[in-house]
Amino acid sequence: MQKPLIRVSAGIIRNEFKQIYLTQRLEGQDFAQSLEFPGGKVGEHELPEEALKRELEEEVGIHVLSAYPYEHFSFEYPNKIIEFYFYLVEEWVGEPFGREGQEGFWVTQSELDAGQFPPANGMLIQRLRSEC
Ligand SMILES: Nc1nc2c([nH]c(=O)n2[C@H]2C[C@H](O)[C@@H](COP(=O)(O)OP(=O)(O)OP(=O)(O)O)O2)c(=O)[nH]1
Ligand SMILES: [Mg+2]
Repeated sequence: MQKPLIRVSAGIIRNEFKQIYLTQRLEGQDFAQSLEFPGGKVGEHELPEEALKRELEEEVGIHVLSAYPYEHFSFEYPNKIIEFYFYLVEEWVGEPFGREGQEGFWVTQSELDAGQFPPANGMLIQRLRSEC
């Protein structure tokens, strides 16, 4: 059987202190306990940027004012292929929090640790660390 292809949009929410807001995936989700950039699946009739804005409202309660495409790549997991759209978000309204009960915290960009994220995030974390 062919692996399903899903599209995922996620936000690199960065404040003026070069800290990035991360959340921890919940028990029962795939990659439970991993850190993640908040985001989720792009709906069938949705643009990636629309999905980003919707997901950040739903998951961390912020209203995104502007978002810039940062990385776009596909990653093959054993059971699915994910096409990722990562956006840099530096302008928003509200204070992010784990709106679905998940933990959330600010981490300094240079201290991001790829080992705490799902495997797909490796290259992205490397790039973020190198750009500090
Ligand atoms: N949001 C997010 N997902 C990631 C990252 N890295 C990574 O491998 N993923 C994977 C985990 C999931 O398999 C998929 C994201 O889907 P999701 O479970 O967040 O989807 P969703 O928010 O729409 O949730 P649901 O309604 O389907 O439960 O992408 C990341 O940095 N952020
Ligand atoms: Mg999600």
